[in-house]
Amino acid sequence: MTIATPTGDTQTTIHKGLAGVVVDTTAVSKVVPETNSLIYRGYPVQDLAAHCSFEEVAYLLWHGELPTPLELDAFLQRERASRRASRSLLSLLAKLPDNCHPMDVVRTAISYLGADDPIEDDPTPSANLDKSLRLFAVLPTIVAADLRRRRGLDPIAPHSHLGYVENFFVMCFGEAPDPVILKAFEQSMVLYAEHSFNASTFAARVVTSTQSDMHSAVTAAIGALKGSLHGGANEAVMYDMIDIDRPENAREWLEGKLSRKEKIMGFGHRVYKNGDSRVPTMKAALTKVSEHLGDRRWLEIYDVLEAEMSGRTGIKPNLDFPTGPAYHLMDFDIGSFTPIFVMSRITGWTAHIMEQAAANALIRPLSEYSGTPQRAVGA
Ligand SMILES: CC(=O)SCCNC(=O)CCNC(=O)[C@H](O)C(C)(C)COP(=O)(O)OP(=O)(O)OC[C@H]1O[C@@H](n2cnc3c(N)ncnc32)[C@H](O)[C@@H]1OP(=O)(O)O
Ligand SMILES: O=C([O-])CC(=O)C(=O)O
Repeated sequence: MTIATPTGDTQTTIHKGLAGVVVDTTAVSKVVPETNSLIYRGYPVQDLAAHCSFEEVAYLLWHGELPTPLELDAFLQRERASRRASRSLLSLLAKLPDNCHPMDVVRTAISYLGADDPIEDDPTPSANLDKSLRLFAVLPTIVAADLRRRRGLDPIAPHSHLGYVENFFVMCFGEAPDPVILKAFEQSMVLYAEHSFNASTFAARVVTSTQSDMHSAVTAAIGALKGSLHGGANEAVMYDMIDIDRPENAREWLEGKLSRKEKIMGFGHRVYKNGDSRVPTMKAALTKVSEHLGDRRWLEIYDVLEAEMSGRTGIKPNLDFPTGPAYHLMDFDIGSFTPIFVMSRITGWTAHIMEQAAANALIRPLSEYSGTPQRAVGA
């Protein structure tokens, strides 16, 4: 934006990080920081987390309406039939370095699936819907296979008679946990599914705006989500909690971090300045899991950090703060936390990719040049 100064000069206002800039409309979700609310296609996320399966929420994000029983049945059949990872994909993943980050594995897998997809270059809405469903269905198989590989175990093939969440646990650990754990995990998947123009979704929309393909857009989104200022924070939270070790150490740990002007992972948000709408639901889920397992250590560290951060800075936790310890208690490896976020956000990303493709304009902002003034070569 160019504005005139009182002397008549023009001055460009830079919106660093696009903070506060509205770049397009979306019908997928609405974040209202003032009322601390988040709706997906009109439904409050807390209601969806309480009453709906993750599969129903995926359907809602893509189709704009919750499924009828018949629609859900057909949807589940298609999802369950698309869970298998091909032998060639699994053998490619097995060749990746053991010490690479699990997000690198997921990113590589999606890129490979694009190369292997016969309708990759078909941009029609029905082709994009098919691709979305197949990515949604196969991602848990990829994440579980990588988790097991790092534990020296062979992959477990998906079970087509199990629901999405239960099947994921079985593919990771060989058995399903107690319903308390399943419900908490499912709620985290619903809460993570969609959040308007966050950085990874925006990355996906930028790629889509060039008329590139869905797998390229999702690959870019995974790269954006990996960073610790975005989805990578759920892993950073758990490393910090392990570093803190005991609730009685938390205050001093926090003081040290703040005095060194370091960021506290899992706190703060670009849009919510007075708390993240999703945190109360996920904190309740974390509490249930902690009580069910009889392990309140991480919850107690959580409470000290939350109270001290609020008192010292006024900054509140974001969704990554409760999910980190919840996933740790569920026995997932820390490196799998952000890939699990991918399993959920694939629904929101693909809904946005389809929305962008349906009413496209190339995303290409402007910049203000701050380099050396023009000069001649050899002058
Ligand atoms: C699912 C998600 O992606 S949620 C986000 C997950 N990311 C994290 O948890 C990482 C930690 N948090 C952060 O880095 C930030 O809060 C962000 C990147 C999420 C949002 O940042 P922005 O809106 O750009 O705010 P910004 O970073 O400018 O912070 C504003 C002020 O609050 C401070 N602040 C913000 N978050 C934190 C934090 N987590 N710890 C300490 N201070 C913080 C900043 O230092 C800054 O202070 P200053 O004005 O004195 O310089
Ligand atoms: O909205 C954001 O900037 C980050 C976030 O919470 C999310 O993507 O879930």
